[in-house]
Formats: sequence, C-alpha cells, structure tokens
Amino acid sequence: MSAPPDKSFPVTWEELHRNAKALAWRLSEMGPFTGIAAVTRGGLVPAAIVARELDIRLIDTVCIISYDEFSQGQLKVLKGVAGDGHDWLIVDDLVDTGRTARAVREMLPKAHFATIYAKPAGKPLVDTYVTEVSQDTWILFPWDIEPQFIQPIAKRRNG
Ligand SMILES: O=P(O)(O)OC[C@H]1O[C@H](OP(=O)(O)OP(=O)(O)O)[C@H](O)[C@@H]1O
Ligand SMILES: Nc1nc2[nH]cnc2c(=O)[nH]1
Ligand SMILES: [Mg+2]
Repeated sequence: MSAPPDKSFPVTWEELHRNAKALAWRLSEMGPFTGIAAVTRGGLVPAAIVARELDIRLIDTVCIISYDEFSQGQLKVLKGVAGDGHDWLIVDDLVDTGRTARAVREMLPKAHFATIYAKPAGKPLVDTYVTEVSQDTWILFPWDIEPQFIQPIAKRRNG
C-alpha cells in the first residue's frame, strides 16, 4: 500500500452534491445530451446527480481500472460504450494526470467530457469542470472516508 500525498482535500456529501449541481448548471447551457457515460467508479455518483438535474435517463458506463489506492498502474478498460460519443456526455469525478480522461476520450472522441474536480495536469483534457485542486493534493470522497478521532494540531506539530 502506497502513502497518500501530504495534502488532502476531504469532500462531504453536501459539498459533492452542491458541486455536482453546479456542474449540471454549466452543462444545462450546452447539449442537449442524448445520454451520459459515467466513468466507474468515481463518476457514478456525480453522473446520477447530473442525470437527475438534466433529466437524462439514458446512462451507460465506461469501466476502467487505473489507481490502486494512491498509486496509478496500467490502465485496464473492462467495458466501453458503443459509438463515437456524438451528443453524449462523459462524467467523471476528477481528472488528475489526465491518463484516464485521455483513454476515455480516445474511445468516445465526439463526447463532451465533464468532471467536478480538475488538477492542472489533467485540466486541458476536460471540457467542463467546477473546481481546480492543486496537483499535490489528494481529494478524499465521502465514500472513501469515515469520521474518526484526530490529534489536536499542537500535538501533531510537537510530534
Ligand atoms: O487523471 P488520472 O490520473 O487518470 O486519474 C483520474 C481517475 O482516477 C480516479 O479513478 P480510480 O482509478 O481511482 O478508480 P475509481 O474511480 O474506481 O475510484 C478518478 O475517479 C478518475 O477516474
Ligand atoms: N479519491 C481520489 N482518487 C484519485 N485518483 C487520482 N487522483 C485522485 C484523487 O485526488 N483522489
Ligand atoms: Mg475513476
């Protein structure tokens, strides 16, 4: 198991819902979209929220394995989507290095690619995003975390 990057950016369910709705507001001025391709697994919850807001009922999945916890390995595509992505929206939770986005874009070159979060290296690969996060920060999604005791700052500083 590799270690997480030093800086973390925890996201609550409420913040995620608010940001996914902000993404939907932006996307509502584009399209209309025939359907959504959610990039599993991180894109599933954002795609559900965007689909609800844009009244899209046709949802498919692009299934990719990329990261094992905090380190990226060889990309493995388990399942794609038929067609070239014309009038389709791709939704993922974030772009980091952009490797996943690049692979999905190659599969669906005509689709509109949207994420909630974008780090600088992956930003050029996304058509629409909501929040930029620095490259050395790890975003912690609500489904990856649970509340637990944490030492006061003073104690953490003094070792
Ligand atoms: O821009 P990149 O460096 O390629 O990273 C971005 C991808 O990494 C995460 O997925 P992950 O592989 O962790 O799988 P998961 O969605 O199943 O959690 C995230 O959901 C993006 O899909
Ligand atoms: N949860 C999470 N998954 C990622 N995959 C690539 N970058 C990240 C990140 O910052 N957070
Ligand atoms: Mg993912």
